[in-house]
Amino acid sequence: MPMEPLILRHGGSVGWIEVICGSMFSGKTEELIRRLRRAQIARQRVEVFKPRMDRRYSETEVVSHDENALRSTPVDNAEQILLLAGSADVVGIDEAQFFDMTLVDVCQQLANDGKRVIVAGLDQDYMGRPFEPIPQLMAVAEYVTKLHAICAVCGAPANHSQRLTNEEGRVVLGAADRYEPRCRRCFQPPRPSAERPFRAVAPEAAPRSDAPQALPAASSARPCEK
Ligand SMILES: Nc1ncnc2c1ncn2[C@@H]1O[C@H](COP(=O)(O)OP(=O)(O)O)[C@@H](O)[C@H]1O
Ligand SMILES: Cc1cn([C@H]2C[C@H](O)[C@@H](COP(=O)(O)O)O2)c(=O)[nH]c1=O
Ligand SMILES: [Zn+2]
Repeated sequence: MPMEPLILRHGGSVGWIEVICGSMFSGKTEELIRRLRRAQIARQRVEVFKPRMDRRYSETEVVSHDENALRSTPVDNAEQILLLAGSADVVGIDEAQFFDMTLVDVCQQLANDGKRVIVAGLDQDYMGRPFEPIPQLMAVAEYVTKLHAICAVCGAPANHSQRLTNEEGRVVLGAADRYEPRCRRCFQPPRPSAERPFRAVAPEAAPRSDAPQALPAASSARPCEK
């Protein structure tokens, strides 16, 4: 079971930031829901937010891949969280990678205001690049929990999200239809389009070479599309 900060009760004046990160299917949403439910049991006022664009499973709930769900408020941008957090003791934010860097200041303001802020999101994109604003939030957070899924190819702890389609934008919503978790050895970062074709690998057909996968050439890396 992942470590949870020992201080569970909101002290009235001192707030803090907790980040829950990892690859897709690593259990970020489950862990977020678990912490928020415990805060509700402790009769703390809990508000949960997610980006409105994430409509995969529900518009008004955060939902895990295992169909665990908690009511949430969809917002269009990070500033709205500040406006809507009101007198909450605990603020939960899911799919934080879909907010821009403003989220860092918003979380800082909420924590400075005495709130416990729990943020869940992807720390890397489908290319294996740090996925802002999670790395910046990790730097300013009091507590960081990094979770791992099970590699869909070999069963090792998975740190990466392998995109199984040829879509190239940084933001492409999806679940098992488009992504699977992979470990460092099985992850194949897609090459820039000029060097394609990229092979979307079905789990049973994935190569099992012992050689590390080649990284894309630095000179051909695309700028951040977000
Ligand atoms: N390869 C996998 N590794 C781990 N969990 C998986 C995998 N495939 C499906 N799951 C399911 O996904 C659940 C985690 O879902 P979720 O909390 O939504 O993850 P995340 O928010 O990190 O994407 C697990 O409890 C498990 O039931
Ligand atoms: C790697 C990666 C993922 N996404 C999308 C796919 C899903 O809609 C979410 C992640 O959801 P989860 O709760 O962590 O499973 O993000 C993306 O848009 N771009 C990416 O590079
Ligand atoms: Zn693997």
